[in-house]
Parts: sequence; structure tokens; C-alpha cells
Amino acid sequence: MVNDTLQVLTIAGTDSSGGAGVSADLKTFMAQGVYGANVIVSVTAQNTLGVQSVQMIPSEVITQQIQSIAEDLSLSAVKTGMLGDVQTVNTVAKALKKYNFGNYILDPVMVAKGGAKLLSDKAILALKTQLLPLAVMVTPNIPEAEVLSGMTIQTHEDIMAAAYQLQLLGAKNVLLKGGHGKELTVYDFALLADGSHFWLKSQRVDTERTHGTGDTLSAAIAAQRVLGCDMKTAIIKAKAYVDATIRSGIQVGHGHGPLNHLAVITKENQPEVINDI
Ligand SMILES: Nc1ncnc2c1ncn2[C@@H]1O[C@H](COP(=O)(O)OP(=O)(O)O)[C@@H](O)[C@H]1O
Ligand SMILES: Cc1ncc(COP(=O)(O)O)c(N)n1
Repeated sequence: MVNDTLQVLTIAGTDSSGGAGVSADLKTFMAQGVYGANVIVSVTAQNTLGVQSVQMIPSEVITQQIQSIAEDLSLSAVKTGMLGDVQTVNTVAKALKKYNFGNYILDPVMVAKGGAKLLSDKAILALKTQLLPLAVMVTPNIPEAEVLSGMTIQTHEDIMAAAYQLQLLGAKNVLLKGGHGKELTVYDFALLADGSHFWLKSQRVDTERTHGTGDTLSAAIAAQRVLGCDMKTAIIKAKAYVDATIRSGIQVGHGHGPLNHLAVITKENQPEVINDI
């Protein structure tokens, strides 16, 4: 059942193959039992092999979509995904300041799994200065954390240092995702607003079917916050969910295939929570 009093918004781009972007977010919200609304900032022609084209939506249309929702729905969380260009980042920042939906989760989407650029270079500075300070949580993968922090990340110490840097830039909580890489063990690093930290340790799934993992994780965190979880619990539950969606994979397309958003979480999906590695 969907709890209609728990309403979450995603502001992101569409993915015609249904695996990432707004599609991943809405499926995740539904699977978590919260109601999802969507504001479209870009339309991508995309499949599991790559991104064929991107059409940005005009700022007035984005502003109007957000206003329409703000005037009617009762949102208690919002996440942003692909924002594309500097104009869109500024438009979204202005609207978030105006309406203050609470619980803002910033997924700083920059590059699709197939390698296509989803955020212009000019937009990176705007994202850092306009959106990071508004975010209750930012969820970069390692390449995104390198760009935002200006640091090279090679070791676990580097991951921690970059997370602290992102907190200095204004994000209250940071989840630095370790999905990129080849190691058999995956480590995500969480730095919380109170200065405490922990690592989530899990076993890598040997698969190319990871289209939309980052979107799914950040959407699940937003949903868990609305469901009343504290930040640490929201992160752990969201991680278990995304692990289940990867492990019970479905066979769609010929490249980086989508996740199974109806996956059931089992004991196998629970990450190990450790303080230091
Ligand atoms: N092959 C994999 N096996 C297990 N977990 C993965 C795998 N790929 C990604 N994840 C997890 O999925 C989540 C999203 O991570 P990541 O893929 O790095 O983000 P993004 O989609 O933004 O690049 C993280 O919790 C990460 O640890
Ligand atoms: C519209 C849109 N938003 C986000 C992503 C990133 O998803 P991923 O990094 O998993 O390919 C994407 N490919 N398309």
C-alpha cells in the first residue's frame, strides 16, 4: 500500500529505457510505500547502451511544474537527479529556496553509466554554490566526489577527506558511494551531520546491470526519511534495498540493464556497518 500522506518529489530527467532518472525514482518511491511526484527538467533518448540525445526543458516550464505541485501536494522530501545545465541548476535552487520542501537529497548526477555527460562543466560550480548548502544529504559516487571536492580519491583516507570537504561546502550529511571500481568488496562511506561516520560494506555483484543504482539509492533515502527514519537508518535501509534490486536482476536491453525495483530485501542484502576499515 502507498501511504498517501507521505509525499516525495523527484526533480530529474527522463530515461526512455525506464531504468534511470525519474523512472527509477518513481519505482523506488512506490516500492517503499510512499507517494511520488515528478518534475521533469530534461528528456533523454536513452537505452541500456548509451544516451542518444538530451533535450533540456525551458526554465519557465520547470518553475511552473514545481509551483503546481507546491500549491497542491504536501511534500516532506525532495531529491534532485540529472540537472543538465547551469540555468536548470539555478532555476531549481531558486524554487527549493522559495518552497523549502524539507529533506532535500542532492544526487549530483554527472555522467551516465555508458559514459555520456549529464551535467555541463559550467553547472558544476552552480551546483556546488547553490544546491550543496541546501542539501540535507549529498550522494556522490567517487568521480563526482572528486569533481565536487577538487581532490583525487584513491584510498579510504581520500574518501573520508573528500566527504569532510563536501560537508565544509555545506551538505549536512554525505554518502560517498563506492560502486565504481572492480574490488570484490564495495564500501560506501557516510559522514553524518553530527560529525560521526560509518562504512557500509557489501559484496560486489558481478553484473553490468547497474543502470540507475545511484538514482535508486538516493530516492530510497528520501523515502525512508519521509517514513520517519533517522539519517543513519535511512541510509542502511536504502542500501539494503538497492543491493536487493541489483542482486535480483532482470534481463532488459543489451548493455547496462535496469534494476528489479520490486525485489524483496533479505538478510543477504543487509550491509555490514563498520566504524573503521
Ligand atoms: N556491482 C555492484 N554490486 C553491489 N553494489 C553495487 C554495485 N554497483 C553499485 N553498487 C551500489 O549501488 C549504489 C550506487 O552506487 P554507484 O553505482 O557508485 O552510484 P552511481 O549510479 O551514482 O554511479 C551504492 O550503494 C553502491 O555501493
Ligand atoms: C535521466 C538520467 N538520470 C540519471 C542517470 C544516471 O544513472 P546511471 O548513472 O545509473 O546511468 C541517467 N542515466 N539518466
